[in-house]
Amino acid sequence: MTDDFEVVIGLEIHVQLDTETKMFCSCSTDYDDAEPNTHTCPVCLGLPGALPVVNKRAVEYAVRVGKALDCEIRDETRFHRKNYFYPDLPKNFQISQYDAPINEDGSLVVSVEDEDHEIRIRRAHMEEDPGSLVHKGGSIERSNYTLVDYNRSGTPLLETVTEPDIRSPEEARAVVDTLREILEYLDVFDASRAGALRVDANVSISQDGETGNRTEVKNIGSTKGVVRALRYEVTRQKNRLKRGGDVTQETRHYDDDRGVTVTLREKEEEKDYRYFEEADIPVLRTTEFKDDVGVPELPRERRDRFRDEYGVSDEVAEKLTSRKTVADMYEDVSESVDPQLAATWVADELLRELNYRDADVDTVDAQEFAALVSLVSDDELTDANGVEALRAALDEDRPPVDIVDERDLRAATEDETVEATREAIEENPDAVDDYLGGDDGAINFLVGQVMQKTGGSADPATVNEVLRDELDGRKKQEG
Ligand SMILES: Nc1ncnc2c1ncn2[C@@H]1O[C@H](COP(=O)(O)OP(=O)(O)OP(=O)(O)O)[C@@H](O)[C@H]1O
Ligand SMILES: [Mg+2]
Ligand SMILES: [Mg+2]
Repeated sequence: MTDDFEVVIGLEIHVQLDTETKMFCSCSTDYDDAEPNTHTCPVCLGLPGALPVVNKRAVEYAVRVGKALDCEIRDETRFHRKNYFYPDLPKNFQISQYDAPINEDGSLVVSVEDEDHEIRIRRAHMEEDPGSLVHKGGSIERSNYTLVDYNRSGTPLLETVTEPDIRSPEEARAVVDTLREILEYLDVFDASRAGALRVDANVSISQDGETGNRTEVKNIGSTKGVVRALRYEVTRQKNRLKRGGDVTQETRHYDDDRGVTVTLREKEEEKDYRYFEEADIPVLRTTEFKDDVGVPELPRERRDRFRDEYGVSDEVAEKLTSRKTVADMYEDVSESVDPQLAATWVADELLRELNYRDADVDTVDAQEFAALVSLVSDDELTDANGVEALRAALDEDRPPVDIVDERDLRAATEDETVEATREAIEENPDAVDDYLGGDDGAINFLVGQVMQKTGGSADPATVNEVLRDELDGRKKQEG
């Protein structure tokens, strides 16, 4: 036995498609603040005799994703019943896709530590979300009883399945993040919605080229969870193998609180699901509309364009484009100010302040923010006062330029600066003497005085210059 382990990971990433109605009925998907079991009908409750009707918008969204992932989009796609018994599934089967999924054979390029890796996409198929189980008294392991809410039941899901091409937990995170960015650009997914993205992470260790058994960690709700669960699972499996043991093929549960995975059940096999064709839904032909489904500029393309068009660095371009809303904001701002300055203000100042407040870029009006950056660009506002105005604007939810006016933050004019400088000289004869006597450091004290007089609105470098001019003039007069 050697220590020559290779980590093999494949992901199944389920996302809710952001449609107004459910996958097979017209119940609203806007149930987040609703009472349990109020967004239901005979179809999504799975009552006998109820007939599903496919949501056209969901299919269009699925095609959009398929195109963005370079998949082949089937001309004819079919739905199947995937049978299993669980209380979140009132019909005892989930309508899913089996041997004729809408999207197949695609790819996704992710970058990990500045290196591009291509991950093959096996398929991205449509299905319906089950209801949600509410484990009373905490987690699935500890609660005494469970309630079920069918509001979620029937929400459109797209399951993207990668080939086992992923080699580390960090790369798995990059895959999930990259896919999420793309989905946001495609406008098919609401990332802010709790539980809208769930990952099943499959992992095995091959040793000396021999494939090991895989475990599947189900239902991980966040990218952070994906990394933690996989790191735990990789270590657990390696330790077993090192001790000469075996990894059991099984389904595991990720406990987010404890950061561990625990056995849930033996991995079901395909035959356990007794897949059979959903006879209530006819074969779906995509030929008539699939060519009309357009794909907008995607994060990678936009990043490359930002680099070429605006001359920003790779790193900044990445920061600006990872979220569509941020990229849009940047382009709005750089219409009126220098793109480099706009990049600094969006990628550094704005994102930092938003991050600090746990706020979303959506809450910022691009025109109002651009007006602030314009003032800085025209030297009418110092950087520091610009940041002060931005902070107050975010805290008080007001236009930043209003704050600038209210607090009188505008940069001092040349005349104001000269006047404040003369005052400072009059009021501080000792410092003046020190400077004239050769103590150059005394100038810093005087600069500080002028800054105080102008309420921080003068530019320190200009003040320094004006002070030297004035004082050197006196030196000559005296001398
Ligand atoms: N040896 C392996 N190690 C790690 N991952 C693997 C390995 N073999 C396959 N996988 C991954 O397992 C996943 C299989 O997903 P798929 O949905 O096809 O089947 P399933 O997990 O059996 O079914 P279900 O949808 O019920 O979970 C893919 O992401 C694939 O890349
Ligand atoms: Mg699957
Ligand atoms: Mg699976």
